[in-house]
Formats: sequence, C-alpha cells, structure tokens
Amino acid sequence: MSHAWGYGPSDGPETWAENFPLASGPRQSPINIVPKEAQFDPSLKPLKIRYDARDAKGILNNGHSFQVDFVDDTDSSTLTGGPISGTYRLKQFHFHWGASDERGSEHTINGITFPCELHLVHWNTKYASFGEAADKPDGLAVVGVFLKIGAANPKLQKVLDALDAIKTKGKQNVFANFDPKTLLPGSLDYWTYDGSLTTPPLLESVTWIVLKEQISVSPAQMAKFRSLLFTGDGEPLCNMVDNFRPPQLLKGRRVRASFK
Ligand SMILES: OSc1ccc(O)cc1O
Ligand SMILES: [Zn+2]
Repeated sequence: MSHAWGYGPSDGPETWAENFPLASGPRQSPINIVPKEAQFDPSLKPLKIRYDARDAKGILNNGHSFQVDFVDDTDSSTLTGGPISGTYRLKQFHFHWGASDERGSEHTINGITFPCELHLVHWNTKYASFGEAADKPDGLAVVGVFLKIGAANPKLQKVLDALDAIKTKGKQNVFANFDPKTLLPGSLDYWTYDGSLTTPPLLESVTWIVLKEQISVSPAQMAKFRSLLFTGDGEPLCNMVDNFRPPQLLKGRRVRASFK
C-alpha cells in the first residue's frame, strides 16, 4: 500500500516517520553542510558529467515537485568520477523550493538556506535499472545545485516555460532536446556524503554530491516555480511551495570536500 505524504501540517516531513521508518535512519538527507568541518580529500576525483540532450524525454508534475525524465537505456548521459565508482546514468532532475526567497533548499550551508535546490538523479549501472538500484547503499548518486536570487537564468527558462502545461498533479508533457549540463555552474567543486532520498520512502541509497558554486534564478523565475499546484484538476487549489525536507542529524557521518 503506498502511503500518502506531502509537505503540509498533517502529512509533512515531521509525520513521515509514521509510515516511513527510514525517516529516523542513520544516513538521512538533507544535512547542514559546515564547510570548516568538511575534510578535504585529495583522493576525490573530478566529476565527469556527460549528458546528451537527445535523452530528454518528458516533464511531469508528480504532486510533490516536477521532474524532467531521461531515456536511460544506454550510457549516453552519465556521471562518473567524483566520489563514485563505476558509471551512473541520469534518470531525472527535479527541484525543491520555498514560498518565499528565504527558504526552499534542502541542504544548507552553515545554516544558510537558498530559495531553490536542483537535484540531478543518477543510478548505478552495476544494477539492472533505477528500480533495482534505488534501495542499494551505492545505488544512486544525486548532484545538488543551489539556486540564489540574481539575474534571470536563461538556461533555466526552457524548463520554466514548460510548466504552464503541467500545472496540476499528474500532468505530463513531452520535453525534448535539453542538456541539463547547461544548468550547472562553472565550477564542479563539491562536498560529498552518504545519504538518502529526501522524499519518502527515504531510501538510504544516495551518494550526495553538492556543488559549492550556485547558479542564479530571478524573482520572476521563482514565481514560475510557485505557479505550480500540488493538487490535481478539480481539487481545491494548493500552490506547490515549501516542498523541501529540513536538514537531518549527521549521526557521525563525515562530509568530504573535493577542494581546499
Ligand atoms: O529529493 S532527492 C531524490 C532523489 C532520487 C529520487 O528518485 C527522488 C528524490 O526525491
Ligand atoms: Zn530532490
């Protein structure tokens, strides 16, 4: 039976442990990253990100966020290097954001929040599929990118222009010819730690790779994110905002830095 969950007072992150016991597990995400306590690890390799725009498939309002899905039946869009071993294939990317600019990200830096956070989700090809990989300790690798308020981000605009057609839960559309590498900042310096999905079932299968450099988003672009609805057609309107889980306990985990 799949349990309903959300981000409101009656079904939000503080209630998830009732139906998803991993919520209290030893490697939950997100976390607060304290750069001064992150250990530079010279053995960490540079990230190697190779995406093919032709793999972009569709865009979906899943009632919790929206995601852009990719064809993942070949190694044409992959993440290698960094803290991971082997080849991880891009499955989807999605975002988390706030009702206003002072909140919205899931990870925080020295307790600082950002208005939005991008997650690029990859699965380990030592497993047969995303579904097989999703509950394995080395199954997933998610690249997290913070968005900060500034100039309009032209690379983001194609994604935001597609949102009008998926306003309500369950709506999806074709979304083709998009290279998510264009969303990344110039530097691929990162922090990395072992964590989890930040949404139920909160599976502890994610190697997190959180980029140090942010990308920009304008107030008008943030308004586009906030124009989406959590609710489906015919249901009382509920704006899709504050779809973020707050930082979780580190429980002794180490956070490593790829840079000094
Ligand atoms: O928010 S992190 C995250 C990662 C993978 C996934 O399949 C779903 C997620 O929500
Ligand atoms: Zn996410």
